[in-house]
Amino acid sequence: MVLCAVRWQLLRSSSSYGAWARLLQRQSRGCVYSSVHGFNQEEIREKLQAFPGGSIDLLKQESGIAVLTINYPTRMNAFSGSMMVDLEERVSQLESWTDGKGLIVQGAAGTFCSGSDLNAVRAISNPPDGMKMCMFMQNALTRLLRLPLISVALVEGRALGGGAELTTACDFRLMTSGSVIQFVHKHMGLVPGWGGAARLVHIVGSQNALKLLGGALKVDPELGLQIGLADEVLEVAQAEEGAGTLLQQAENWLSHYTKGPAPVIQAVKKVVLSGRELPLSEALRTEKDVFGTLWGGPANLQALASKSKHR
Ligand SMILES: CCC(=O)SCCNC(=O)CCNC(=O)[C@H](O)C(C)(C)COP(=O)(O)OP(=O)(O)OC[C@H]1O[C@@H](n2cnc3c(N)ncnc32)[C@H](O)[C@@H]1OP(=O)(O)O
Repeated sequence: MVLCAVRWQLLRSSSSYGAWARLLQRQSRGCVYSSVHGFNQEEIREKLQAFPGGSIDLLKQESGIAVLTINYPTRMNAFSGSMMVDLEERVSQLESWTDGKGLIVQGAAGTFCSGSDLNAVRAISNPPDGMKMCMFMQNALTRLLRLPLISVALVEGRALGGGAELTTACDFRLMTSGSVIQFVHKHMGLVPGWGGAARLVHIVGSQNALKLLGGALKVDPELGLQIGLADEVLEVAQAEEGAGTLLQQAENWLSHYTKGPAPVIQAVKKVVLSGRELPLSEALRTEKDVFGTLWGGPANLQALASKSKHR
């Protein structure tokens, strides 16, 4: 965090703002808040740890696809305080996974996530603590979205409140038949605070985002496909008929986009991410830099030697 603050000071005092902005983007591991924003990572970690329960489990596979499981079935996979800290730690582990290419985020026991744990929410319902939790989760979910991995949320059962926000921190969403994504915040006297509103606008546009948040609409797979919140629907019945578990089906779906060497797949994510987040000139310079990491590299030379045709 101190490092983040130093970089921020340098950024502000530097005449070459763009270069520093890019450096910040690359080196700050995607954090949105640091000490200059009044954010004290250690203080909030300690506070969150006082609300234990459940876990966030990470399985890194040989295929280069990792599975992140939100695991608190007795509370419909609600996020306890310690699970928020867990999430941040798992994201750190994924940031340093050099062989990684893809990520599936799922809930345990047939449902995705019912948002923040209401028991913890009641205990920290004062505004200063709410702000700290909000900044902590925005940092963690922004870093999740900025991982150089192609990510997909596998939504079974319900994704409510913060759970709906979590789905938007993935590149894609696969909804299973019967599943629902619902931004229930309005019913809780809230708006999203984990970055879910900003990301939702990018995914479905401001008109649809306004409808989903203003109406706390239940998004079923059909509506999800229609507005672009869902990228594919997986049929639970097909899984039961032997087409592979839903997780296997999600891995098959994702593998269409993760086939190939890790550096190339990671570069694909990086150039799309910079196109999504940076002004055009910055995005173009980042694209050049990423391109430079692949040009003349092993995958590039192998493809040239094999004289591949793309019929
Ligand atoms: C960032 C902002 C937020 O995320 S605010 C939180 C938004 N989420 C919510 O308000 C979800 C409230 N929960 C519900 O609507 C229902 O429990 C849902 C998820 C629809 C499940 O209903 P149903 O299938 O009937 O099961 P149930 O209600 O008996 O729940 C089983 C046990 O799980 C618990 N649970 C569920 N959600 C949470 C939650 N968010 N925080 C804490 N606990 C939760 C229920 O209380 C219930 O526990 P218990 O068996 O009564 O001990």
